Amino acid sequence: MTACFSSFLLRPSITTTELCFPWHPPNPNRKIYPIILRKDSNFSPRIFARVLQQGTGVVSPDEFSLQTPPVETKGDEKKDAHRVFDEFVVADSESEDKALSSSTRAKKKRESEDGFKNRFKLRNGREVFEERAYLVGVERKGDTENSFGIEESLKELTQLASPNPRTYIGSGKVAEIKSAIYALGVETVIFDDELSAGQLRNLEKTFGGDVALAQMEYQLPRLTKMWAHLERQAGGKVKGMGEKQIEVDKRILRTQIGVLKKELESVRKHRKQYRNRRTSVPVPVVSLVGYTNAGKSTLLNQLTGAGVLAEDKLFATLDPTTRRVQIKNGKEFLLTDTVGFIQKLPTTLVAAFRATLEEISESSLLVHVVDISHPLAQQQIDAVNKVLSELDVSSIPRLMVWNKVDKVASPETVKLEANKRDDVACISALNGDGLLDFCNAVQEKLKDSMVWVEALIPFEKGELLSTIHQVGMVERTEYMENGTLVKAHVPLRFARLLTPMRQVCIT
Ligand SMILES: Nc1nc2c(ncn2[C@@H]2O[C@H](COP(=O)(O)OP(=O)(O)OP(=O)(O)O)[C@@H](O)[C@H]2O)c(=O)[nH]1
Ligand SMILES: [Mg+2]
Repeated sequence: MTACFSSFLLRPSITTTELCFPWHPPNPNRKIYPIILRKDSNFSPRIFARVLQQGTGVVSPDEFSLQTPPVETKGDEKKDAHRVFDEFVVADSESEDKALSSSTRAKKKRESEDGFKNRFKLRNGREVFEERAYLVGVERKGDTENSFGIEESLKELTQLASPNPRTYIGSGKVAEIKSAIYALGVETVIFDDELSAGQLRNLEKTFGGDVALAQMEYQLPRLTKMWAHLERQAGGKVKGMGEKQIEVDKRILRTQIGVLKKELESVRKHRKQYRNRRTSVPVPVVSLVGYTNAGKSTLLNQLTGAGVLAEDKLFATLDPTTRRVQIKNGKEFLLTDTVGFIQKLPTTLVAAFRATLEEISESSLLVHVVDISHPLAQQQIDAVNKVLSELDVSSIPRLMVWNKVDKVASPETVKLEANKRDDVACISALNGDGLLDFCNAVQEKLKDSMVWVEALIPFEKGELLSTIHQVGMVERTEYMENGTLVKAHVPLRFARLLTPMRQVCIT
């Protein structure tokens, strides 16, 4: 259940189609109009795009005289537009089209219909339709805090949206978006950030009755989806029908939002139950936190499946994201996975995201997993720290883990650097490198969160003594007349359990 939520929230390895409920398959008979793009050695970075009645024409300025005012994009900043148009097949011109024999045309039609069918793919046992998505980076004016940059943000968004090969990347201008929608047969436009009311109005104004805009709070973080009913031509005759469709979209959306909110609530309740059950077991809880894709889940799986450490099946069934980790020296702790952090989290999802992190405030140690091979590792660390500073967790000790050391150019240098620092362990969750050192570091750190107790344990409570050995750090034991006197560091929760015996000892 939780895994399902986190995968919905932040790691959709599925196409946007699966996530969007009111889905409209594009009309397979719709003619995709050609882009005419002159590619020659003098090709300038300026391109002109204009929306023709039948579609979009993109021309180099010296080749065509335009009858309608062109939409102009200029200079280096618009190289992305180039990329979009370059990627598209430079199609045949209309005259060539006319020259085609009717049998060739029929063949082409069959091929296009086959192409449509081919876009239905089987993923994880579900049939999904591959949509053509166009990703747009939104840059906030004067946003100096966000050091990720548009390029990186779009790269990340590409991973999030899907491994969909029909993804095109562009940046910003409404005119370009419109051109791309027509030229590439785009069905979905995904923005990497929330849009302001002004931006939404602007889009609506430009697209008019052609596009149903819906800013969906249930959608993926950072994704705002826009439906393009491209089967209807600009200013087409079927406007009334389109409006009806928009109403239907909105109704379905509202229902889906309701369903998802209920599901979220149920996830929270379940997690609370797990938590209550866990607190009855006096084992320290270690939470893995970190940026999405840092390797948290891989680390959890590796630790419980590597043979070095054993997974407790009981706990695996209790809570799919928490495992009991036992180290060779007999010590153990509970390791819990959390949802990955991400930049540009939409305001509507911040509360839901925080709710999933509620339980980390009850852990004895936070392990911050970092993908050290990532070029923006520092920015990701900062993003995670920023969210952590907003949660009530400042008093919980932390350990940083530099993961994916197998992926860096010079693993030895990185390991040396990690050694120089306190509180940093260097590992490869994938191949198991450094895991034992990591567990020892966890043990050391856990000691910081433990309290010192001296307790006299009656002989008939022998199981308590073995638990102290398991979860705490025992310094000394002495056999007394009426029990065992033990001096140890133990987790706070466990110290509370020992309170009556501590009093005996003190008095
Ligand atoms: N080369 C390499 N790849 C790794 C390592 N650890 C994880 N990966 C890969 O990184 C990707 C992300 O790993 P996950 O464990 O899913 O990352 P996560 O932090 O749980 O991500 P979220 O659940 O989105 O927050 C996967 O493809 C892993 O195989 C590592 O040590 N080395
Ligand atoms: Mg994960």
